[in-house]
Amino acid sequence: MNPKRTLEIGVFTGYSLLSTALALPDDGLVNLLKDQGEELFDFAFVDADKTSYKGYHEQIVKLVKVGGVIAYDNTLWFGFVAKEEAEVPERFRNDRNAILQLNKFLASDPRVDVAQISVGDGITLCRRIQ
Ligand SMILES: C[S@@+](CC[C@H](N)C(=O)[O-])C[C@H]1O[C@@H](n2cnc3c(N)ncnc32)[C@H](O)[C@@H]1O
Repeated sequence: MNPKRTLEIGVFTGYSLLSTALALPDDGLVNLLKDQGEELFDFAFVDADKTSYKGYHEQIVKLVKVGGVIAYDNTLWFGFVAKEEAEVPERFRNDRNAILQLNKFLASDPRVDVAQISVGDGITLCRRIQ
């Protein structure tokens, strides 16, 4: 996909940001979320507050160009998305429920093709198709 313009939400140590930056050409850019006007991104990585992912999706899907990719981290949420809510420790429930809703929503979002990558804590790749 030869990305040049990328976006990250949830920077923290910058580890994932650096991984993205190292994959870019010399004239590539990694942006933090701010007013970007009409500019569109090739790639966005989201690793922030899980309860906001669905809200981020609504905004980011408009900021990523058709053919661009949005990656959501932690979409298996320690495997708790595959368990009944009662089996999930209380402190993980809010985020587990938010991720579960996000995953269901993305699976039926006609604007994106979705691939769930079962590495680490799960990464969902969404390629914008419209
Ligand atoms: C799991 S860490 C991200 C780790 C990062 N990808 C890395 O490689 O170091 C989550 C980050 O999301 C940030 N965060 C939490 N809520 C946020 C919000 N509402 N908006 C933006 N960032 C948020 C936290 O401050 C934290 O830096």
